[in-house]
Amino acid sequence: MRPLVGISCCQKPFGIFGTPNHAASDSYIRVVRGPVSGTPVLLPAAGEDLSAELLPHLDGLILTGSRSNVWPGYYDGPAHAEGTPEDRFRDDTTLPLIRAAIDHGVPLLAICRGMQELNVALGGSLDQRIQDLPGRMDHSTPSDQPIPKVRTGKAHAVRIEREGALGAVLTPGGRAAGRLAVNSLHNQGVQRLAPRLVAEAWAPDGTVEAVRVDGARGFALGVQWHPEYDWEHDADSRAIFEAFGRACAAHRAARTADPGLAQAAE
Ligand SMILES: N[C@@H](CCC(=O)NCCCC(=O)O)C(=O)O
Repeated sequence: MRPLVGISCCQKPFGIFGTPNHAASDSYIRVVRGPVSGTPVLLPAAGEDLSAELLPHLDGLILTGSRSNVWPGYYDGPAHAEGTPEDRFRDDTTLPLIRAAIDHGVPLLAICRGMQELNVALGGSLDQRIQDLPGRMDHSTPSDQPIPKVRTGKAHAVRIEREGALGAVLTPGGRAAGRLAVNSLHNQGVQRLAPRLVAEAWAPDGTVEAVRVDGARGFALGVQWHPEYDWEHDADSRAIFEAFGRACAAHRAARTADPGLAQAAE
């Protein structure tokens, strides 16, 4: 049996009546079926803490990217500018889920918004428009490029801490180089790093681009870029998901060998 990998959904209005739906990009389904070698399980943006009900049955957790942004009230930040998309239902579900997954050693891979959620869940804060800050780059989705190029194209390099948890899962070439070329589709970023997080990659303007959870029992990484868009062509993107998949498989083996482990997560 493949490991069950939870994928966070966003709550989005669909259809002519704009009724709420729960959605995640097909990119996450495909990467879980591919290099992660798992079974994807969509986790609804239910607006409540479902961790006790979900975690005993999950072997990994992917916090997905999204155009929406973490509610500033969760990090005592200023209200968003008018029109900035938010998704409180998602925040109210993912923030406690992240903390519980870390506490119970469920492997966790946080991507873009997901890394921002990880930082806020553990007590950090966010800058809301990096491009408006002095000396900082514009990390947002370029409007002058076709979407496929934006997602699989490379926007800038990131410097990697070779001896860190991310460096350990990259290809030998990626680790030796100590740098990766990545895509970039975000306005927000780490302002105050959460106490338990350790930065492991940086953009040329100092923006934190990857973090690990210090002292985590299992795989617990966040990346600000989107490796799920180019893993079929990019060996280092694929290596991240393969390492996450190995961690999920190990968690499943332990969970199924010791049912008590599952109960402990309740
Ligand atoms: N909204 C946040 C997080 C950005 C993010 O997750 N981008 C993914 C966009 C998904 C897509 O358009 O394909 C921010 O702006 O920092």
